[in-house]
Amino acid sequence: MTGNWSVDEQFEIIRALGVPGAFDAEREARERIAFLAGYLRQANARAYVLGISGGVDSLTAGLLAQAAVRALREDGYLAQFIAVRLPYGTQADEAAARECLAVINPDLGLEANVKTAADALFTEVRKSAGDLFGTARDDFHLGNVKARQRMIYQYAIAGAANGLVIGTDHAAEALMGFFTKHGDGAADVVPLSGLNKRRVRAIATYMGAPSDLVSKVPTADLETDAPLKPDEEVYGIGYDAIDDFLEGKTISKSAAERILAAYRGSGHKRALPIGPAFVADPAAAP
Ligand SMILES: Nc1ncnc2c1ncn2[C@@H]1O[C@H](COP(=O)(O)OP(=O)(O)OC[C@H]2O[C@@H]([n+]3cccc(C(=O)O)c3)[C@H](O)[C@@H]2O)[C@@H](O)[C@H]1O
Ligand SMILES: Nc1ncnc2c1ncn2[C@@H]1O[C@H](COP(=O)(O)OP(=O)(O)OP(=O)(O)O)[C@@H](O)[C@H]1O
Ligand SMILES: [Mg+2]
Repeated sequence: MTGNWSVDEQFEIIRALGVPGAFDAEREARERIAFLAGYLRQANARAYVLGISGGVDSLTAGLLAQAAVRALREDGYLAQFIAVRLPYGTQADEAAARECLAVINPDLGLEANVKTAADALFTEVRKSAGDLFGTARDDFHLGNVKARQRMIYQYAIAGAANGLVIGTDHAAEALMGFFTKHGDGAADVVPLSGLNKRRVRAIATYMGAPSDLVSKVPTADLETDAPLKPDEEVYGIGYDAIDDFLEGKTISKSAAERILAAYRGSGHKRALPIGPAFVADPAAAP
């Protein structure tokens, strides 16, 4: 026991997030491509839909999805990968997003700007609930609206194309609860689940992604007032510590405490909506 956490809790979290002990990029890529191909076919769906931001998570998921639909087509099953660009106004790292698209080379590329819808909704929210807003956190709340507008767009496309929405959540973000509930956290399949950040990067490298995109500084990029704010600045610790934690390594007490506080406070984001406990009444059985 160190401070208010134990190694047992660390390993319980590693198990809960499905992080395997051993890692081999080639095997992980192959199995995750096979998973995506198999799931699309058994769902009788015809497309995967994914937002491409310029970050390494969507780059990696996009490379896996494009490989999966290519394999399905070679097997005679009609399927496509639809990559979507969803900037809010002008995106500071637009060039990286373009580079990702060029690397993935998706079957279909779509683009829509979420600024009009996000701003319109947020203006109405503020107008109707003004007393609750007008704080320094307004920009933060608008950030979650942006993430949810991206979700709405992707589900509209999936509905029209008989497709499934890909989410890019992985173990490092799941651990920190670092996603918008029902925003980027909403998806049908999560092909990066169980991976920490350095393993996501290793798969991207294995899949042939250039090093500038693989090592790009991770950013949620949701705050208008702080474009490209690094995730690590928000966490107050680095992905290296988070990744080490998920690999069962010993990390500093202060980093472990930050991680555990984030994990313990975000359980609701990793679970289905909760209701009152249902207790079966044997007398009511037919
Ligand atoms: N105990 C509880 N049980 C059930 N539900 C609970 C709850 N506590 C809050 N909630 C609900 O959850 C809501 C808060 O969750 P949420 O709306 O997600 O909001 P929140 O967790 O406050 O903010 C999202 C965070 O994720 C980051 N993010 C978002 C999107 C993408 C990325 C990225 O890496 O790209 C990062 C973003 O920068 C921000 O720090 C509350 O408003 C409430 O509705
Ligand atoms: N501007 C955007 N255009 C399209 N999709 C986006 C955009 N911003 C975020 N997304 C979607 O939301 C997901 C979550 O963002 P997140 O920042 O966690 O991942 P990333 O940008 O792919 O990688 P990184 O975490 O390294 O920045 C992205 O993977 C992508 O699918
Ligand atoms: Mg990002």
